Amino acid sequence: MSGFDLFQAEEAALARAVAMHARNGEDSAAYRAELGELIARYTRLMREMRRLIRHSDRQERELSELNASLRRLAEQLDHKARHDALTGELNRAAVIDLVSQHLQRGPLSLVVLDIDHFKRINDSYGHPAGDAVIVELVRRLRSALRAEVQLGRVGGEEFTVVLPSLDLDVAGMLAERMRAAIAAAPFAGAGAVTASFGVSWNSAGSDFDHAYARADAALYEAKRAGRNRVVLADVDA
Ligand SMILES: Nc1nc2c(ncn2[C@@H]2O[C@H](COP(=O)(O)OP(=O)(O)OP(=O)(O)O)[C@@H](O)[C@H]2O)c(=O)[nH]1
Repeated sequence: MSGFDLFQAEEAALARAVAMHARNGEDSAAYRAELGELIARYTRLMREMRRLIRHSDRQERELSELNASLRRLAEQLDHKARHDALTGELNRAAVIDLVSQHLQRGPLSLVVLDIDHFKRINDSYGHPAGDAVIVELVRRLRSALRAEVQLGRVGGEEFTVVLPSLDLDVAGMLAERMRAAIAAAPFAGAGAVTASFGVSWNSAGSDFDHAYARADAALYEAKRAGRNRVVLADVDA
């Protein structure tokens, strides 16, 4: 390091005071002058030290505020990456993760549902009205489910409900309750809306694709049989 000494002036004042103190018989005016210089130097030193400490406190505060907002931003990004912007529910990638994790631990029922003739709704009332139907449909699904049940939008007008450890018949009853909640009353701005449901029960160790394909095949059956109904997939061997 180069030789700049932050306390050069104070060192000099201190050295003079020490020398003055060592000399006998010095007059009091000279003592006072050296003492005055020492007081001035140390006053300045303390002022500088306080300023530096305040500055570093402020920097520390700013740094921790910056850290907190970075953390918040990371959480928001993570939330965005895992949720559907229109409904606020899980998106497809998040559903796949969730189902895969649950299936490693135990059995799971999976409900897949799809709005019936949604293209007609869009064609008749317009895309924004179609979007409003999706939002209202999710509200009705939620009204039929306990708050902690996880639900995702896996396609434009296709949703899944993830029911870990639930038996097929109970999952089927829940699907029926959701179906009824949708069909119960017309949707504002779009009239009657129905949805078809497929439900699969999957043993621990199976994977998302398998669980989804079986529920989707049951959903296809529900569509073929006339829509607005729930079909259960055969229990996996
Ligand atoms: N408004 C809106 N429409 C969407 C969105 N995503 C997909 N769609 C529309 O959903 C419609 C799906 O149509 P289809 O796959 O033919 O199915 P469907 O008309 O619902 O008929 P079925 O499923 O056989 O009962 C298409 O018209 C898509 O444009 C969305 O986010 N908003």
